[in-house]
Amino acid sequence: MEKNCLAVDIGASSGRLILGSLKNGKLNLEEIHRFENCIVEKNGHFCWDIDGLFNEIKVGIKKCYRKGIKPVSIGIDTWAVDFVLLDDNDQLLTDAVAYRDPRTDGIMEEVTDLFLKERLYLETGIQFQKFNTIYQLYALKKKNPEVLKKAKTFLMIPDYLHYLLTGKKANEYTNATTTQLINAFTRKWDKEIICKLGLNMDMFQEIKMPKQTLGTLREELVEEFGFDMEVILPATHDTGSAVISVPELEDTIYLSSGTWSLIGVENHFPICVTKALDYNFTNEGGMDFQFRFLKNIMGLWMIQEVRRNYNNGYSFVELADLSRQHPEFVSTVNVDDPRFLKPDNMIEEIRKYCSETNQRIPEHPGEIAKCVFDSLAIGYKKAVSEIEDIFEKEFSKINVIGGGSQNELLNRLISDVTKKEVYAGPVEATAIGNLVAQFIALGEIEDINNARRIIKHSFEVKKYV
Ligand SMILES: Nc1ncnc2c1ncn2[C@@H]1O[C@H](COP(=O)(O)OP(=O)(O)OP(=O)(O)O)[C@@H](O)[C@H]1O
Ligand SMILES: C[C@H](O)[C@H](O)[C@@H](O)C(=O)CO
Ligand SMILES: [Mg+2]
Repeated sequence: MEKNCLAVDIGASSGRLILGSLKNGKLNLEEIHRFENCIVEKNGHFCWDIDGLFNEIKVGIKKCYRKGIKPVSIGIDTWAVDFVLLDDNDQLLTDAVAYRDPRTDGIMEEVTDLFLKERLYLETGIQFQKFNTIYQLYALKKKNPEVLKKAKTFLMIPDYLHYLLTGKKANEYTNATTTQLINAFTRKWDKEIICKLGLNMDMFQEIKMPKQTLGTLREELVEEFGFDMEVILPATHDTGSAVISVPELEDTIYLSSGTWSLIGVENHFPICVTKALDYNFTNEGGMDFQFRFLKNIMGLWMIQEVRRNYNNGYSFVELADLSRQHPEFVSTVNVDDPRFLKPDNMIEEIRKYCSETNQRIPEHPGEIAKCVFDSLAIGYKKAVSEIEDIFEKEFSKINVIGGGSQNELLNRLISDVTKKEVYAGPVEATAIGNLVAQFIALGEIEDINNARRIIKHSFEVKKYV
């Protein structure tokens, strides 16, 4: 009887529960449930609707049961850096505040006054993003010290959702590295940094690795669902799971394309040299002790916000088609300008930028879309040259994975501006990588190399030259 595993992949714009099964050497996917995700305003902050997300997970699990399918295991991955704190009765002390919340404005500068930037980078290897967990916690310590005093448990978003399923507490390694509080060499919580920041070391949980079993479902959930499952930890940082799905890593730069664009390479050790710091690359932890040497680029968040500004009147396909009607429009923006992290109105922010830089101001939706896609492609090209500078070698291929790999126009643009072969797919790379960790843990797949061969054999990857 073939085993079914259930991947829960929740990104910043959408979540999905995807059933995976192995048959005739192929990995078969069945989308069981998909739902929107977005930031909500709560108690004066931008937050995630964490209760709503857990409810969507339960809806998806119940859909399996109604289809007569009882997956043997489940694993959850989400975006990085965000967390909740529990008190000594295991009750929520905080909302699930989102990384785009302005509470960390100015905090990174305060922390890097405490620590030399170089030292923080040498020990953690993590890029300096103003929303890293380290800065969120320091902001909390400054503004709500009483909350931190009561905190007994620190759980990142997937850790908390796993806790709701099992009652078990742990911090999964790949996502924990995005806090900038894990030592890149010991792969443990960096006690010196944590204590120097005046944070409570005891609230951080045991670090567990992808493929480890956390436990089984709480009794009341077995009752509610009608069956039990093993909770097997994937790389709970979504990008950590996504890069597992890159079918061919040789000579390849991956581009995990979703709300963010994460562009980088897989590496066997952290690269913390000054040039990597200056380019602001990161060394996030990967499965099997690999490192994800990459950088964040603002990503399709920009076109998501443009679409929202047009009251969702255009699909992503329509926006790409409209941009083709304006080949003469060439204004571009620096996509990594912090002004685009959470503007009130993305369209107006792009128009203001073009005006301030004495460029033609986009009017038509197609001009706005073309400005976004051209600007992203330029950002990718810059990151590719930085990677090649650091590795002192040329890479011939870029593999775009994730939802953004469906954007044919952008795939072709990437190939045109970088002069690389572009491979697009798999689309559900994150869910696939999540399932791979579960299948390896269950002994259904031998190892990650074998998994990549199965992935290559199972999913279409389009080539753009
Ligand atoms: N049919 C399509 N054609 C072109 N682009 C698409 C299509 N479907 C999705 N996209 C792009 O993919 C993006 C969403 O990608 P994806 O589903 O991987 O993101 P996510 O998982 O919700 O978020 P995160 O990046 O946080 O994981 C959308 O913003 C959109 O730009
Ligand atoms: C906030 C993080 O940079 C973000 O989650 C990124 O790491 C990511 O994985 C987006 O899917
Ligand atoms: Mg995603």
